[in-house]
Amino acid sequence: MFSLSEMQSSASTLFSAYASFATSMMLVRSMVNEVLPSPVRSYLQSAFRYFFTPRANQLTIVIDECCGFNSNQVYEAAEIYLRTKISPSTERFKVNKTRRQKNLNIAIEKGEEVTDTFADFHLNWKFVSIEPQNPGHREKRFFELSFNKKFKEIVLNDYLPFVLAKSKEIKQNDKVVKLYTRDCLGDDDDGGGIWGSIDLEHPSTFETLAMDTKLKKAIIDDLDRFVKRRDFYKKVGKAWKRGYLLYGPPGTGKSSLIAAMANYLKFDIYDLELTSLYSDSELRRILVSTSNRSILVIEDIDCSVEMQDRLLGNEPSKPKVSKTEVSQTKLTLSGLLNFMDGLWSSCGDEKIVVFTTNYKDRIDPALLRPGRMDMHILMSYCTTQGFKLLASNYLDIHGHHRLFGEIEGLIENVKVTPAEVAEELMRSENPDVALGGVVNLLKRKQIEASNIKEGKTNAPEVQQAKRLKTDGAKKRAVRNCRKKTVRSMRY
Ligand SMILES: Nc1ncnc2c1ncn2[C@@H]1O[C@H](COP(=O)(O)OP(=O)(O)OP(=O)(O)O)[C@@H](O)[C@H]1O
Ligand SMILES: [Mg+2]
Repeated sequence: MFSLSEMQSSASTLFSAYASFATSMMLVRSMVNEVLPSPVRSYLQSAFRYFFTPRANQLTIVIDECCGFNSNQVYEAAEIYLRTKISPSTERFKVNKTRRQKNLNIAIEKGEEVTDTFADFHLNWKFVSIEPQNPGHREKRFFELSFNKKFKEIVLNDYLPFVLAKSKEIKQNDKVVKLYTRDCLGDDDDGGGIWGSIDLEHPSTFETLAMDTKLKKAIIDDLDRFVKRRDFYKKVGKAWKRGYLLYGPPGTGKSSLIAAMANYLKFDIYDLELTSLYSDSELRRILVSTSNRSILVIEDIDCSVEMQDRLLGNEPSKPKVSKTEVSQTKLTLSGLLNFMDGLWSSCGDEKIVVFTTNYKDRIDPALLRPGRMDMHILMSYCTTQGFKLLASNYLDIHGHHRLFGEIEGLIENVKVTPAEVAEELMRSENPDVALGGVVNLLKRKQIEASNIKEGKTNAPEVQQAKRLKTDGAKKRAVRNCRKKTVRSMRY
């Protein structure tokens, strides 16, 4: 044990030793300053600092919110990824949700830290936000990612790319599919002005679609292949887009298939009414304004692509217009074809185009040329398989029902659409009543078919069939009427 006086004397000895050390260091520094030229001096200083500064084994990466005027992708990815890392030890976090969002958004709060593990080592994320020094400036926000130095390469080459990929996946899962149309201007503004949008609330999925199982699988495989093949399209020098032609009678599920595709891929739908366009340049402007990872839909193409003939004055009451005039000022078939596989087709990535028609034979052969529509899909009448799927969806019948045998016997010989079957199945929650309705429908259809065969033109069923045949013309009339109403509302 030291006495108080001994401690005081040691302290004073230490102090005088430090003072003489500091004085001699000052002397040395002033000598060095006088003798050594400045570049040599600064080199020596930095070497001194390098060797004598104690090095921590932690490394910190700073991930700023912006790089110049652009947003920083890594920052955005981290923000999304870290939502999934909030643990019971986190003391504060933020929650928000806009009216249009389905799920709650969670984000870490200023100053909070989150730990993560990757390949058996720990990483620490910290969210930092610095209040602006001057009014009018934005707060500076960034993430600090700290980890042991020896993992630097793994973090840069594997961990951060993993965070980017994971955030893309999370974003994709949370995405609300939108339906863009030019008829209505939606109440949000992300459509770029030309398009109005609403959330696509069509519940159709591949599970609920009654169609040939093999065809369904072929479509799903085709979509999967398409989205995976960015590099392939680049390699073969093709625009990264895919075209589908859906054809078949009304009520067989063409529009439902489009919704199922959009819900499956989480691609937005752009519903384009060709007959509302006046020129090729308008078409180009509209097509350029569609976003990547989207489905452009042109329904009832047989009712739309008569435009060239129409404009050329083939209709009796219309004045004749020269071909050159048409191509300069009007929407033409060649304008559409140009979009399909001309230079305009390479605008944007991962775009799907879907045409639908009730009458494939009425479509201009130029549109069906190989390479324009990659897949021609026939949506046809309801089969036994399709009926069973509808029965399980609408009535929760997953096994057998006493009326199934009768329905199966009838359905394979009758042309009934899934929409008609669905309508009957909706009539009652009682399976006996609903399925009884389906039996009656099929019997009526059977009589109708035999009346048509026997040429009984006055039979009500034949009149009904005739009415259905004029469906295309009706659709066109309805569409034109709708357009006129929309236009008169706009101007
Ligand atoms: N294949 C199907 N599977 C399940 N439901 C279907 C199917 N086809 C039709 N439906 C039902 O019928 C309704 C109408 O179908 P949808 O609009 O998809 O037919 P469509 O082929 O596009 O007809 P249109 O040629 O008149 O445009 C759908 O909302 C759905 O309830
Ligand atoms: Mg349809």
